[in-house]
Amino acid sequence: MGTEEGIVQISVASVVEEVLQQGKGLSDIDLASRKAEEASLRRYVAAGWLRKTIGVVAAKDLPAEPSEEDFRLGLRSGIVLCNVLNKVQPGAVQKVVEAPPDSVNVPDGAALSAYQYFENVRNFLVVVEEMGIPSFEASDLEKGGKSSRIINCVLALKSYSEWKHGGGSGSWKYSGNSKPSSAGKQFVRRNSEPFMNLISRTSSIINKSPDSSDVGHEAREMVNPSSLQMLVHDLLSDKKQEDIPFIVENMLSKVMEEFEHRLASQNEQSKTSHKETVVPTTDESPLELTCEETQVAIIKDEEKAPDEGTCGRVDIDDDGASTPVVRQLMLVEHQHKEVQQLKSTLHDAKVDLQSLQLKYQEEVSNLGKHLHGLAHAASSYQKVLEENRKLYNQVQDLKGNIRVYCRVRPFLPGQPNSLSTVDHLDDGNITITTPSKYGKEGKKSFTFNKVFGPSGTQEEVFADTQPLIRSVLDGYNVCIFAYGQTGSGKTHTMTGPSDLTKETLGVNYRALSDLFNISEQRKDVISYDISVQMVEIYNEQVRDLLTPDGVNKKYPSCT
Ligand SMILES: Nc1ncnc2c1ncn2[C@@H]1O[C@H](COP(=O)(O)OP(=O)(O)OP(=O)(O)O)[C@@H](O)[C@H]1O
Repeated sequence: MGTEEGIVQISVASVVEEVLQQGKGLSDIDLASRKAEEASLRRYVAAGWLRKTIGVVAAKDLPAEPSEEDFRLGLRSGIVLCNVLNKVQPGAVQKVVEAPPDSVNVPDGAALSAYQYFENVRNFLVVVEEMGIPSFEASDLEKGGKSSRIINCVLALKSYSEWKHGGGSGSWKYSGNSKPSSAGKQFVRRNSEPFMNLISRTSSIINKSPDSSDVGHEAREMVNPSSLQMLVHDLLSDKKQEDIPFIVENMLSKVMEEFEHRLASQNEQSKTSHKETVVPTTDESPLELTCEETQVAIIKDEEKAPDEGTCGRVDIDDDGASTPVVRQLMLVEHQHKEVQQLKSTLHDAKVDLQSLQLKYQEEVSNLGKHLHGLAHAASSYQKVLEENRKLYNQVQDLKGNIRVYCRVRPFLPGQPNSLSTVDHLDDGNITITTPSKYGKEGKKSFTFNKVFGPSGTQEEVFADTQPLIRSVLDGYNVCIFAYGQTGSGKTHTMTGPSDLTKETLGVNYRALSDLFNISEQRKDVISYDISVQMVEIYNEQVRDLLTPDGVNKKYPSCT
């Protein structure tokens, strides 16, 4: 490569020559591994097609990706081959000697089978030869190292089968690898002809170029076509026929690699020189100069260094039309613009994102403040609630831990009103008259926390006991019991009459309903377990009124 700036000095011929020179030292190991890889692939394709054609059960002896030995052993009996052939060409092999079932023990089976299997292989080979399909020797199946011919035959049969499935139009011609030939040298000459012709054509083009053209002149200086031919000849002449495609493929890929590499580095150089030439005059980015400016810059570079080597270079046309360099620079310029646009879009997106982030942070911060306020309020509320409870229970204490209420039952239907002993009653006092006694002796007054007259309702009675009952939920023990003679109205007050309505519900129902309501209201804060027990104390005996067996269960007497 020359060092002249702004000029592409890549000569295809020179690259080919260099690669050919390197190719002389093409590693035998590379070649061998490539060959082995290729052979394996062909073998897998062949095995895959055989298995697909007769089914994996019938081809059980042949793995999907067999080794060379597996492949040979799988086909050795000729059963797979004959069955496949009969699929492709029905009736081609009249009688296929099948393997005995695994369970059958054939006496002297090995020798007998070998003979019978040979029949299969022979029949197969006769038919494929008749069909014009590349064949192999029966002995190839007996010894290792010959599988390529077998594979070739199978792939040719595959090709024939596909041709037949496709309608069989025209005449079938197998284009795969042909049978190996010992005439390696001849093959080399034949197969290398197109390549040599290509080189010859290249050299003739170079020779016919205008004498003043840099390309022709300098390419001639750099590469002698006959030396290129010699190189190719030297490289290929001692190679085996089957190696030629790998070598040529290898060389071509290396030529491509080398060419791309040189093009890239040349491009880099062009960019550098371009920057150095144009930048100082404006504030613009050096890559943003126009196509005309680019051409001028390159021409200037040429003038600066007229004596430097220009072998094989591609230069600007006389009429200023786009040459590869200019096209590349325009491409670079275009890409640069796109990159700038992308950068600008990215920048905008970043700005948007940042503003969104700020907004989001602000909202989160506000939300945090609100939450803090709410938490503070909740905590204050809890404190106030706690304070309220304390005060509430203190009030209950002040009102008295033990409260006694008096309720006067009304006359029952049919009872005469004139027989009432209640002389007077007010909020907390009741005066009783004893008809048999006179004067002061005949009247007695009693004081209670509250006295309910005959017209007092169930609701009024409960209203006074409710605050005490609520204290239960704050951890206080509360006991309510009714006391009085038979028929005075204890059951009526605590439970209600037999025909219960919402208005006649007694203290028990109302108390439980109230406890459940409060428990539900406080469920987010506290969980209450509520259970009910109902006992009766009668004649010094405690009885469980909720016993499930229906019989009043006596509690054991306390000692
Ligand atoms: N305040 C009231 N208003 C209307 N009827 C009532 C009132 N109190 C009691 N009664 C009625 O009086 C009758 C006797 O009441 P209750 O059965 O409640 O008495 P008790 O004290 O429970 O009797 P015992 O001790 O024998 O069980 C019932 O028919 C009941 O409905």
